[in-house]
Amino acid sequence: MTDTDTQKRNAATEAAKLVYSGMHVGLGTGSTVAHFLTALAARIAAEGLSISCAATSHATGQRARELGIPVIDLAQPLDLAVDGADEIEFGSLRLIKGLGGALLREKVVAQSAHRFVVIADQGKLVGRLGAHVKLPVELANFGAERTFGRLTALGLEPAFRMAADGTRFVTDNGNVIADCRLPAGRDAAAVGAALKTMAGVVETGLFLEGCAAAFVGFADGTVRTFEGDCFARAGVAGEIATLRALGVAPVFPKPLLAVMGVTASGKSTIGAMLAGCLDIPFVDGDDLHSEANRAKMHAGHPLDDNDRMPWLHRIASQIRAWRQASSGGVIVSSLLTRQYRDLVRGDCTELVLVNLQGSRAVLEARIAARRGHFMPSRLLDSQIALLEPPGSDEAVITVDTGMTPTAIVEAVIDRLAAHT
Ligand SMILES: O=C(CO)[C@H](O)[C@H](O)COP(=O)(O)O
Repeated sequence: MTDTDTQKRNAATEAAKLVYSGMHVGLGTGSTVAHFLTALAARIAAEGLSISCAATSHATGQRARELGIPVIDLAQPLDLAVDGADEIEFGSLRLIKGLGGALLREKVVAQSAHRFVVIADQGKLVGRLGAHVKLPVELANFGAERTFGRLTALGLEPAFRMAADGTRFVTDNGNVIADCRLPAGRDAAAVGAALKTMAGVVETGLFLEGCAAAFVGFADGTVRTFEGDCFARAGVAGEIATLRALGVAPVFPKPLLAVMGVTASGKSTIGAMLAGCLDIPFVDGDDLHSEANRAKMHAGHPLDDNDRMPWLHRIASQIRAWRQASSGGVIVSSLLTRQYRDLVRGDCTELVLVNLQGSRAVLEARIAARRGHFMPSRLLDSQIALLEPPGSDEAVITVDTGMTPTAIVEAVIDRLAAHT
């Protein structure tokens, strides 16, 4: 049996394996993250890992520098962010964070990361948020008593957090924290939305979307990985939440979409965002590749038809299953040739292609910025050579992949009406 601290260290050590040279990494706050920093520093020393990091608190920034981990300001998107959690809701990976007082910066960093993961001991797993801990809510100092009164009126029984010297705890942002009770039977999402309507509330410790995975250390010495939803895994949960709040409406009947294009055209990002906004299932075709195909691509060898046919068959089966269930769905696959598109489409004439078209310069720049992806950049040439753009007899929405993901998704949903 391992104690809580060992469980934290085991989880942190496992998560440190996610870091590759060249990555820009977000560093959370707390005792579990302290183990992550140690594991990361050990990898930097042993393997010469070259990374840059953004810290969620003064304490983490200082500790990281002491350990020789390069820390810079958060100015650009992060490849990965790793943080602790106070509660992890089993089955949803919704979180409560902020017992360490760093919730605002932690949320900004989490939403800046392509992949946000948490590390924790098994005691953090709960059946419902609020079961074990209070919900930290960061309040602007100005009018804090007034905002506190509004939290009380909501039935959240707030208490100002106090520092060891008996004064109010002050965050790195100069704000105060009210720890609130999240009553059983109250929907966490509704409470979170209500809190965000109060001007004095700076941020809440509810992290309701965006956790791609949780690495949890158990008393038997194992670390188990729990995967978050596919939108979080694609790194677009935050964008989907924003688009939904903007009122991008689901389309009926639910469409069958295949997002196609060469490598680095943004297929996975756009596919996941479309599925999230339209509230339909999402499958990244990459996930349907066999291990042998992945290894071949990783080694820089283009796939041939023998490799591709079983994979295209799986894609076609998935599309048919969605049609059978009338669920709609978004599949992501390069589908570069007419033959491949005909194979996966079969008699599914309602399948609409979303063709992401980009200039070579845009695609090359994206490939140069990519890390940890199994498709090396030299395959771009072979893919461009193979590409047969969709014909006028194919149901297709072609968009310029140089636009922002949000603009692309809005444009596709706008034009879907003509196809349904
Ligand atoms: O949210 C946090 C700080 O604001 C921490 O991630 C959370 O409190 C977990 O801490 P620990 O790893 O010490 O258990």
